[in-house]
Amino acid sequence: MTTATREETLGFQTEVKQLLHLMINSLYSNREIFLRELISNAADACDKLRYAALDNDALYEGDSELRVEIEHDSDAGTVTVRDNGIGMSRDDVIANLGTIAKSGTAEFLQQLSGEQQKDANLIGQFGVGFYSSFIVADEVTVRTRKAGLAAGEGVEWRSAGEGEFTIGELEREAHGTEIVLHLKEDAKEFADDFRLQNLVRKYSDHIEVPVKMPRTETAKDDDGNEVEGSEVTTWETVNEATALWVRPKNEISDDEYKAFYKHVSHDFSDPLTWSHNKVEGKLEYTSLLYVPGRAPFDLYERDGARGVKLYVQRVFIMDDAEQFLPLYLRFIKGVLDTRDLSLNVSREILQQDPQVEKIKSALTKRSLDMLKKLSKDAETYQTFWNTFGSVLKEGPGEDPGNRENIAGLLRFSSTHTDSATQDQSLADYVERMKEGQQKIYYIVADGFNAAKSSPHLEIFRKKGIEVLLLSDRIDEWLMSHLTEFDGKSLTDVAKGELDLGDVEDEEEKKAQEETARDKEDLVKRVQEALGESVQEVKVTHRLTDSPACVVLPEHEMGFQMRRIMEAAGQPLPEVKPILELNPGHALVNRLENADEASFSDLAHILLDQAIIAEGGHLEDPAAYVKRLNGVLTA
Ligand SMILES: Nc1ncnc2c1ncn2[C@@H]1O[C@H](COP(=O)(O)OP(=O)(O)OP(=O)(O)O)[C@@H](O)[C@H]1O
Repeated sequence: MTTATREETLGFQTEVKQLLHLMINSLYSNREIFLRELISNAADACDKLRYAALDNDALYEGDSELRVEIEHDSDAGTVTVRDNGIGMSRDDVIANLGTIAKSGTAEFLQQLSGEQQKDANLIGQFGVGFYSSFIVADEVTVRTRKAGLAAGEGVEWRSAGEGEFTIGELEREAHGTEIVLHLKEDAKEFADDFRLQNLVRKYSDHIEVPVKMPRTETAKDDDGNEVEGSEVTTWETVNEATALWVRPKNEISDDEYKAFYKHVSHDFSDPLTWSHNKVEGKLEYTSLLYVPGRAPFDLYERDGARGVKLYVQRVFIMDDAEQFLPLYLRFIKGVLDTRDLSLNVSREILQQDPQVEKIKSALTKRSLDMLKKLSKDAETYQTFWNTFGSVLKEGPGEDPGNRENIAGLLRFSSTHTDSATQDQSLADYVERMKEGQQKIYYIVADGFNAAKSSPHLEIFRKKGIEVLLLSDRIDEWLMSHLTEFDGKSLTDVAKGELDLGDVEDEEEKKAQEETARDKEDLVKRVQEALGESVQEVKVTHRLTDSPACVVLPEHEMGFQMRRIMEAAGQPLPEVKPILELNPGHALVNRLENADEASFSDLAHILLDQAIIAEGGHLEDPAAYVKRLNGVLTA
């Protein structure tokens, strides 16, 4: 075998070193996945060559039968995975096998704790790819040459996975990549025909590229003895080698769907569900979409990988084609194979092609249908919701055309259960609405407990009217786009006039008006005492237990959104709250009878308390404490 020349030793990027160390420890019980990862990469490399050769079939260099080969040598304790795909140049090798280019990697690595099970899960989310070789090997050799480069531009890369790698030049006739794993003592079991074949079938049946293994036959003489020198080796295809999505649905088992998901997504765990569709007619495409069981580590990274694997007439075109699904469905993984695009389509062309918009809208509908179906299984849907719910909440804002469909998929906490688990649908709410109730009520606060204990809920609890309890960062934004469901408007109980519709009868309304007239003087005095701090003072009938609450005008940005914007450095014009007083409360009575000296202090205390109950921050907390202490010691 040719040996490498002009060798050079380089260090791994720090992140790679950390990942290798943690991965080797935590993935020990999953170690067979190394083969899946290497075959996956080899098959991708074949796909890439087929794509590149569309424009230039000289790249095949006379060898257009793309394949992956797996061999072992049990004496030497090695397993070799070889492909005749695109191969790598020296620069490619250094970039791909020495660094990790995913954004958010450093943050991700910080989350790893050294606890085996927990880390295995996290690393699974991250995807380990080529580096998983080091779970079973104490030395890995990669020989590769990029298709189209001269034979002298081959590269050999070697590493023991301990901080550095050696890279040298190699004369290599064949394009493509060969990876030789020198198995660790306790991983020698993998240098076995039967074991390897089983693993290939388990993980790589659905890959279109054939995965071949050698079979050697020796002629026998009349006495049954092997004839020396008569060995003939044939390469047998071990996997099914047809693209899974091309096969008829009823011939594909759940296990095959799951295995294919792992290939497409680089996830270790099973998907929650999938939807496989062949469409003919105006649009012609096959899609196989999956809902993962857990979130990828970069779900909230701006440039995190998302989108489907795109094929045009079975030819792989690109990974992560994000143009076919809206952002709020970025957790969906899968494959799209279409006849409606040309083979030389690029990311730029995708952005302008009108067919893409049509397919996107079809795939969006399919994804939403898939989620609707999933929602029939409450337990699995809850897993989905807990993992991706806050992403789906971006939907009504991003995709007004599907607003009602998305709204049907949303789940909330509510006073119906008073539990932090978001498991109540809007349809459930509507079904439980009281006679005469016309609106769907909700409250937004910084945290679940703040929402649940908000004074604004007092009247609702008293009358048995359900209120949705919202406390995710995105909730107020969501509600600003979701104004209606099933013909009923959604109303923030902490904004504008309280209108309980026909749940309140005429008598109650009259009594309220009377109280308001009775307290006109008090309201005026409080308004004067608080001056610029409030927009208005009113008598309220929202409250039963609390003395006061603050309310915002109906179209004003809510407190939660204001706090988020301000925290993000976005200055907002000041908005003054409306203070509402509970005329039946002892403190309000005390205020009414207070002398001039303590009236102002008490009024301020009521306002400040109402702000605190809302989860708000006081501008001058010390002044509040001083006033309160003054009243307590009086
Ligand atoms: N057999 C191969 N032929 C050509 N390029 C390869 C091969 N194996 C790996 N590579 C290159 O190395 C890169 C890194 O591989 P690695 O398996 O670490 O990550 P990945 O496959 O990109 O992503 P993931 O972490 O999701 O598996 C690949 O993206 C590819 O460019």
